[in-house]
Amino acid sequence: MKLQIALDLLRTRDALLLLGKVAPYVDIIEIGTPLVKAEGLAVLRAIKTAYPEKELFADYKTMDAGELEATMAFEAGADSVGVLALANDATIAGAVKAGHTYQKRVVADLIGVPPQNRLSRISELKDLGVSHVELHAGLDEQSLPGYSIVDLLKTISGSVLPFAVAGGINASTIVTVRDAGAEVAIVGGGIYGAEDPQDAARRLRSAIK
Ligand SMILES: O=C(CO)[C@H](O)[C@H](O)COP(=O)(O)O
Repeated sequence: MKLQIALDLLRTRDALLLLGKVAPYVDIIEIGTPLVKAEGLAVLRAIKTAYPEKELFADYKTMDAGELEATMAFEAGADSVGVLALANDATIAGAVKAGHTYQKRVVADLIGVPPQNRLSRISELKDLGVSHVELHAGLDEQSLPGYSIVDLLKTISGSVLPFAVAGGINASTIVTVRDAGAEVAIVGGGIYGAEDPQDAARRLRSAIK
């Protein structure tokens, strides 16, 4: 299983400072939605220039104009881009088309897809040419009483596509995520919010070695 850091920060400078401490422990660098909204395409260019050997994921959460937004991210250096699974099929198909054009990856983010609909939506996404999905409880959902990553993981069992998982993963839950069959564990707050982000990243990496 790969480890992806979600840079849900607001400044490129802070993202680069954090990466200076944690990059050796992660496989994929995610430009988080707040960061890309705050800094635009320049942050993709800056981080790809600094870490050309790392896969760069742009968390665009695209809901419309799939081909255009995916193209923008790919041209700025992203290796993969996120489109919302809730978007219209035409939006998904547009992002997939850009993925084929640039030979890069499109990940459909299942955030907001009701649990009972997830597996059927994944099948539809596969038919649309999507190769990877993200099982995702967002920051607001995680803050609700009773949120459990174990319950989240139950809803992906039987997926016909490889999946990443995001939803408040930390060093004590990452093994459960791996054992559920995830291809990628995405960690944001569990690293950037830790007292010692480098130590947190090191622990996450060693837990899944
Ligand atoms: O996309 C996101 C929120 O919409 C986050 O990047 C994702 O949830 C990972 O962060 P965390 O580990 O803090 O949940």
